[in-house]
Amino acid sequence: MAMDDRLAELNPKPRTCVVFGGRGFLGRSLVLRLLKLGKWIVRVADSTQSLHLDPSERDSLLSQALSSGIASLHGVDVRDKSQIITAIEGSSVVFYFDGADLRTDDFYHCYMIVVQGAKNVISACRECKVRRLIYNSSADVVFDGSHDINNGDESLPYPWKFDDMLSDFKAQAEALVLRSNDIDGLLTCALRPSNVFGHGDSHLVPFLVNLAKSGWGKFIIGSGENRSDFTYAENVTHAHICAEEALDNRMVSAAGKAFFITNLEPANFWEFVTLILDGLGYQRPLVKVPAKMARYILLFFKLMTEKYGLIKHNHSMSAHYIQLASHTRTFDCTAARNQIGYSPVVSLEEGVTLTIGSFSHLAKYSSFTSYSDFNEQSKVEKLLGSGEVADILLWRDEKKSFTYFLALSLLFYWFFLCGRTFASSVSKLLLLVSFGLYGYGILPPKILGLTVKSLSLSCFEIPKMVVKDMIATIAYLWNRGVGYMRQLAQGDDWDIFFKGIELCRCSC
Ligand SMILES: NC(=O)c1ccc[n+]([C@@H]2O[C@H](COP(=O)([O-])OP(=O)(O)OC[C@H]3O[C@@H](n4cnc5c(N)ncnc54)[C@H](O)[C@@H]3O)[C@@H](O)[C@H]2O)c1
Repeated sequence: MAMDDRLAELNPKPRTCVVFGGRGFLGRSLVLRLLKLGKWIVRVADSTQSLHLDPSERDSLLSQALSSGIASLHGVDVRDKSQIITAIEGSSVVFYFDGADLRTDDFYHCYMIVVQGAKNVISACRECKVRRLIYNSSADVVFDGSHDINNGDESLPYPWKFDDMLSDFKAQAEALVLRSNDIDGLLTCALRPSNVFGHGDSHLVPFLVNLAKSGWGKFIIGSGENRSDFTYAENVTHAHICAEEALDNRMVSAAGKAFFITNLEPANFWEFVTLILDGLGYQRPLVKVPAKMARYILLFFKLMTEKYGLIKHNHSMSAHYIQLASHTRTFDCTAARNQIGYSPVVSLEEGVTLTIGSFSHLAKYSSFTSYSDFNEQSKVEKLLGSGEVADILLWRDEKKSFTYFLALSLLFYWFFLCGRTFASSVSKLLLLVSFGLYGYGILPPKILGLTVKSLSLSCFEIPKMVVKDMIATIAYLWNRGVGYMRQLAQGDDWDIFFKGIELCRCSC
């Protein structure tokens, strides 16, 4: 045992810790927990613009601690090592919540904050002889975005390829923190919470509410059967304190390791979303959309945003949501239980109730409706009934819906996004169809044992009467149009003239 730790045991005066990201969602919760314990002098380190206290915090525990000197605020940018050193000098413990913004697609910004920030914090801790560093990682570091995780434990390797930039950076930062364990007297460990929610949540709950407000919240992505682990924020911060105590007690088994942290109550992902949305008075998700389809729709929006800037949306966050929402991701917390003594202090049900209560300002109605039947029919389903069109629009027949959607997207791309004139698009499409038919026509009756169905010539025949009717209709419409134009040009009919002006105004 180190000398200063032995002295600390003899003289249990408060020890000093630093909470990086201490003004963020999880950081705030940890700061309050540490202050409640009464054993800590807490330095709250965060980017300068996040340091001010909210009006609601005027008489809070933090504000009292600040006035009595038990807590202090430090403006720190983790990209600048000298600022970190100033904040951590003389402290024994560092809790590190990094501040990557899920709402940005900026690769360099994220890298600098997550990976470079972790490097700077580690290096500063070693220089300042900090004893323990606990990093808030994420369960996302073992998720590749395409494979389910069923009761996964810490033996899961990092995926060789990530679908999500932020998870990739978090995995790199976590690995750096774990690798720096036991160098220059620094003990480290990382906690991997899964789907955190709670009071002050700046990610999951606001995202779900925005989704519901935009109308996209009606959709269940995938089968709707996938299960997930959720973690109430206070359980995450409780786990940080457990981890610090474990490292302090020289539980060598905890040092240099990562631990999954959950509420230990895996739940159906969509039932959880329903509980939150229902609790806040929004429509629960009911219409199922295949996950692939959702990804294509998102890709389409991305294309539109990049090309025309028409639709404003956060691509990374939505893509990440689709992955989380369509896969099973449950984790085994036995290691956290056995090695750092973690067990949840707030149950899932209680956490959901507290969260809904704390987000009353985002609720649709002042009085909340309660969660009832998950499988209730939506208004759209009742309206569209059970015909073929309804089957396609509501994704009841996935193959058919997918084919129609693909065909419509291709046509949209062909006519509007390719940059050609309309006439050129039509002629090229006709040319393509002719080539296609010609190619089909010269195929042999059997290819690799598969019979090729031949199209009979009658498929291309149009009855004489239909052609006659079509030509007559076109001629009639043409003549009527010309008649109107003539009247307009001669100023004979003022009614038509004003209607024409109104039409031009609307189309402008
Ligand atoms: N919230 C979740 O659902 C969740 C789940 C698992 C893991 N995590 C991880 O936990 C960490 C913290 O999450 P959170 O929800 O509290 O995030 P948050 O965005 O609420 O808080 C991050 C804090 O970091 C600060 N910050 C940003 N840039 C900084 C910089 N350059 N220097 C110093 N401080 C800076 C911000 O001001 C903010 O106060 C994140 O890394 C996140 O990946 C979060």
